[in-house]
Amino acid sequence: MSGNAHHSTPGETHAPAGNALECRLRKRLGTFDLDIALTVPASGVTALFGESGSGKTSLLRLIAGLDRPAGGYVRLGERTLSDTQQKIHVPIHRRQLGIVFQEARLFPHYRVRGNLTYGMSRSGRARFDDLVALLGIGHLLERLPGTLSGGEARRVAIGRALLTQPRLLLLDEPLTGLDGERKRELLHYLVRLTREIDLPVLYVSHDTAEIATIADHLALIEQGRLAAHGQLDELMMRLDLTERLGGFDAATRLNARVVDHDQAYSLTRVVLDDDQTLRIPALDQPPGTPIRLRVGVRDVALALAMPGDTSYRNGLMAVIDAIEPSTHEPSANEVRLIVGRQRLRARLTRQACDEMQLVIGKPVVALIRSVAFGSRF
Ligand SMILES: Nc1ncnc2c1ncn2[C@@H]1O[C@H](COP(=O)(O)OP(=O)(O)OP(=O)(O)O)[C@@H](O)[C@H]1O
Repeated sequence: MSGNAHHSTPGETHAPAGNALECRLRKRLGTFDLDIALTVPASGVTALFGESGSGKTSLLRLIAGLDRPAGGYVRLGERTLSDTQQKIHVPIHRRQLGIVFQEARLFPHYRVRGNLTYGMSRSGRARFDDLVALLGIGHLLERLPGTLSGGEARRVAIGRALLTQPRLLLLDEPLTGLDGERKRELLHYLVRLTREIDLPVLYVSHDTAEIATIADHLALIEQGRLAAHGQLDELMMRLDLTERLGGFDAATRLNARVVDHDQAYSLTRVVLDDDQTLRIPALDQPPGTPIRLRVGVRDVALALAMPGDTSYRNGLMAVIDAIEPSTHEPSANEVRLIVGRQRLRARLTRQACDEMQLVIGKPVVALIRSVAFGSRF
């Protein structure tokens, strides 16, 4: 999974599928040494994840063309944007990228409408109304940027970037600096948006919960290198990545579909691909809507049979797939479970594992409290 390097000889014709981005980039910044080969698939959200100072912004700047690499190339679909051997360096404004930095950088003297239409492509004009609705900024069109909240300004900046009809959207920590409620709100818009637009998105973040909500793929960066790369669901299952992907708050994801709503108790029933159902706090999506549920490893308990009287609303039939001592908590084991065609993780005390005689292949019931489903989009 790691590395994923595509070494090419100069002059080799190379055409990644659709608008997939392929890059291999080297750059020295002071004492920091960046050397990364990365593929961003042509669809879905790829999270660029790593701790502060790991090189995420530096990599983004090289892809955007804001900085020049010491060596390497950047290709978007069939187009070469940078290639040090061929001496190609397409300037940022000709790369067909939509870029949104942490600060929104709107034109202060233009109203929101003017900010959105600046640089708007012909095809962008046809999408204007839809995009404004999707981002929930219709009521802001006549306002000046100085009067917008941080979250509103970012939604406008994202709209502006998308109206230029880019081939790749780069978002650099779009939620940074927003308070809890604004963060949730913008994340909600971003999830909706990234499901609607047919465009690869490279999403820089150092927040695992945010990534679990929005990303399909993950590139894990450590000290200027690519430490792991692949489908996020797969990487979240890897016990060896627990420390890097959440540690104490590590989680896994379940894909489900809305079945119906119980108005009286404010609960929504969802179904997994193997027809098992879960009850979660009420959602406003209609029946049939696909959703992803983030389940914390500490929010899953195991039983050998479904207990009779329990406050747990959810019991999933599961089979144990792996058990390993937790590198995070000396008293705990990390347990991986198979649930239908999906997988789920639990963190249990070693003592409980021994007393229940948990071994690979043993059928168990995974108990999840309904209120544990905090993030569900
Ligand atoms: N122009 C520069 N000169 C010297 N060092 C630099 C320069 N730009 C970046 N660095 C160093 O390179 C490393 C990577 O920085 P970068 O901003 O890419 O990290 P990051 O992963 O985006 O971090 P954060 O999450 O804090 O934004 C850091 O150690 C930083 O100090």
